[in-house]
Amino acid sequence: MTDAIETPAEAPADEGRAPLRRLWFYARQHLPLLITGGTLAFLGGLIGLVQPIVAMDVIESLETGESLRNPLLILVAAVLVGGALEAFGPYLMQRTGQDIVLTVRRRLVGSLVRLTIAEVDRLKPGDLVSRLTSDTNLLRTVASTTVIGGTTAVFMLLGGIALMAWIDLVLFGTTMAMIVLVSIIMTLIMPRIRNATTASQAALGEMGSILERIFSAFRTVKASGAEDIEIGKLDVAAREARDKGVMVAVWEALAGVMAWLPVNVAFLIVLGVGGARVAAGTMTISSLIGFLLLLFYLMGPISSLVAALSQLQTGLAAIRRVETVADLAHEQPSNGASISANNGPALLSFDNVTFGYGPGLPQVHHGVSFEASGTGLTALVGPSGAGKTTVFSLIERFYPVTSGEVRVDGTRVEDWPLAALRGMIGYVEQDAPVLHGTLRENLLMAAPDATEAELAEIVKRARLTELVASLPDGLDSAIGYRGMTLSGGERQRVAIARALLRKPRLLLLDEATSQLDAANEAALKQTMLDAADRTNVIVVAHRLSTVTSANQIVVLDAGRVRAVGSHTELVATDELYRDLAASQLLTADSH
Ligand SMILES: Nc1ncnc2c1ncn2[C@@H]1O[C@H](COP(=O)(O)OP(=O)(O)OP(=O)(O)O)[C@@H](O)[C@H]1O
Repeated sequence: MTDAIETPAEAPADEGRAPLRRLWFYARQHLPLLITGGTLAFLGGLIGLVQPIVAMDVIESLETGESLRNPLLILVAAVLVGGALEAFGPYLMQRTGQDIVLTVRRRLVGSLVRLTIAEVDRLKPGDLVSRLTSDTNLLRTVASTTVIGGTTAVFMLLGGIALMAWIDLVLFGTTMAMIVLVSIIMTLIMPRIRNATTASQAALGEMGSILERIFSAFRTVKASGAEDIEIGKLDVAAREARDKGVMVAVWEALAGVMAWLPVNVAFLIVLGVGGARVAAGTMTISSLIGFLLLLFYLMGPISSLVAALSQLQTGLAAIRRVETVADLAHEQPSNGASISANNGPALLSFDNVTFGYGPGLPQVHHGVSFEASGTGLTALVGPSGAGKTTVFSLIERFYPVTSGEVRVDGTRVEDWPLAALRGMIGYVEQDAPVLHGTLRENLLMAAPDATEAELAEIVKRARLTELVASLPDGLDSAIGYRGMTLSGGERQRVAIARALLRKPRLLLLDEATSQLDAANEAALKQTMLDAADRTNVIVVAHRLSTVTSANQIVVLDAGRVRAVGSHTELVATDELYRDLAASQLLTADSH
């Protein structure tokens, strides 16, 4: 079982302490509620003890003929208060558990959405989702069982032990030996519960990853007839989750019996040794009976403590999976600089930029330099894999450059506050992702404050008027998972409209490589040229009609800029461009 973030096997054995601190960090924030809930549950139990005592009183009153009024009133009050406490205590604990889960989830959501693109490139989204849903859910009962159950049990245990020592030191020594034995066994069993839980949760995460993989390419899976293969993979992960879940149950059961057994052995030894001491006159019979009763009494807190420790292991396993997300690389929202931007077209420059996607991966840019300023269209062209889309990723600061500088308005992108930098850029990706939801939600995503009038204007400019009119609820129509109810060309125009609504000072457009019909093609081109009249538009061009309309063309080849010029100039001077124009660009422009 592989885990994108870490495998349980990779976790060092002594890693348990940091998760414990983190678990405590979350529980601590809700301590007053936890203590109140625990106290109420405890008082509820105490009132339960009052009832038989008062009931005995009632029976005695029946015999003596005394008035039943007072004991009956006490009994009724005890029932009411006891019932209220019994209900309210556990309710409060459950609520606190939910509050803790909410705190953890909020932190995790903030963490997930701010991960760097480089981290998400290597992670499995399905597994991340399971960390947010399934792992956090494991923490619901942990806090109340472990914190309240565990601490109450420790106090009861210490009290019982102190009383034992007071009654008889020899028997106390025997009992303590057994308690030490239980402790040693527990230190061996507990990490196994934790590891089995981690493995079980990792398997659940794997199921999430497989499902996410299937749904993200659902048509391909079906068209390839790969349903059975994928079901098989899901089945393996489901079995793994089940098997490891059963292992958790096995170790927990073992922990239970291993706590029970030594205490019972202690009972027999105490009976034997104590009996002999009573016979020898070194111990009174009442002390022996008291000691044996205490031993029985201790069974309760010991099994509570074992349950609390088992639950703690589950919580530690969950918190480790949750917290690894917090430990991943996150985007820094702002570098603190305050930059006053104007509203005109942004000035973009690349100066000797080198870049690779990561250690061990080949360099993609080997010193890219070019400039684009003012309104107009700059087309980036080059063979597949030349590094054109990567240019956009560096402008958006999705990845840091290795050396050289990417500047917007003369300021390095690293020095811009991230929100301000991205706020002035409209980015249309090649596959023009559209999210599940309504058309309106999709358009307003990047500009939630846009007015109805602005929305209507953009719909017109992006040539979406006909589409909106044809949808049953217009802009409020749902457009399916990843916009699957739209055509490729419509998705492109929705993505462009979304980017334009942001009133970008720099529009980055990664042209689709797929063929579009003539009407869509013309609509897209017109929208792009409209935008270029108002702002600085950079387009990764795959169509000849786009490059021939461009004010300047930058030819990228194997991570270097090999030529810059107009279509006519480049056809005359650059061999690669001539080839591209004659083959790839021309082919894509065959309409
Ligand atoms: N996220 C990534 N992680 C690692 N390598 C990547 C990543 N994205 C792209 N690459 C690699 O970087 C190189 C340049 O990719 P890029 O997408 O910039 O090329 P491109 O010129 O836009 O190609 P195309 O015209 O086919 O879209 C390619 O070799 C690609 O495999």
